[in-house]
Amino acid sequence: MLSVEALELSYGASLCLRGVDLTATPGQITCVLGRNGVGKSSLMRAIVGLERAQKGRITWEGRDIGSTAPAERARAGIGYVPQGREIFPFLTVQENLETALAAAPRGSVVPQEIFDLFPILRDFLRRRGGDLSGGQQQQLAIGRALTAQPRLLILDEPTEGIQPNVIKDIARVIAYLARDRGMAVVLVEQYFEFARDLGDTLAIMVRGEMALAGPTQSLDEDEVRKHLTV
Ligand SMILES: Nc1ncnc2c1ncn2[C@@H]1O[C@H](COP(=O)(O)OP(=O)(O)OP(=O)(O)O)[C@@H](O)[C@H]1O
Repeated sequence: MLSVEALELSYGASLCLRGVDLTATPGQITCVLGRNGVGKSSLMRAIVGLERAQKGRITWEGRDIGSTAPAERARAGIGYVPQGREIFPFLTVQENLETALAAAPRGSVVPQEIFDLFPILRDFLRRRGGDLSGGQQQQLAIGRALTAQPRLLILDEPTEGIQPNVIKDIARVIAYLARDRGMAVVLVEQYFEFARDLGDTLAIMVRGEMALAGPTQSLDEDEVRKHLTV
């Protein structure tokens, strides 16, 4: 289980996360929602170690990981699909996937299952990352994170700028990873409907704080939407 408690993060003098709590449980999808700039990506970056929180605790599988390096968190089973995908444009699909092997158990190869989940990656194995469409790059970014065989998968706005048919594929894969593979999933989303349909738990951020959180069915839809509309 992932547990984030009272996390505080500042950029210079500006306080971005103001005591944020979040949990993610194996087999469950936790969706983090909020308007632009409320601190969703900063929270994800703090969990994976790309930002250092000034206060609070991050524990994963019972271990305090708050001061460990990003590579160590990746080896501890935390996978990350960053906002904007961050595909290596001059590496092939195969090479992009292989970059994640450094975080995989010793002796691992790229799991074949990734190509069953995203057949397009098999077809385009030798194509350069930069030559893929946005939706294909997103599938590659998820495939790359899965190559490290994570037990927690963090996805930062995987549907941003993606066509509806690919969004459906991505939703199907995320649901499969949580329900059938028992992965803990944290999904950052802008779109309420996508989060509601997929999320077991919703956590809604407003200006660096968790305004509302709980099992999806227990939350009042109007109140959630109130925090998301500008
Ligand atoms: N590296 C940084 N240095 C300074 N300020 C930053 C940095 N990264 C983010 N911020 C600021 O912190 C706040 C939260 O940004 P963040 O990207 O975490 O929000 P977000 O909810 O993910 O937004 P979006 O939906 O637009 O991605 C914003 O005001 C942003 O400008």
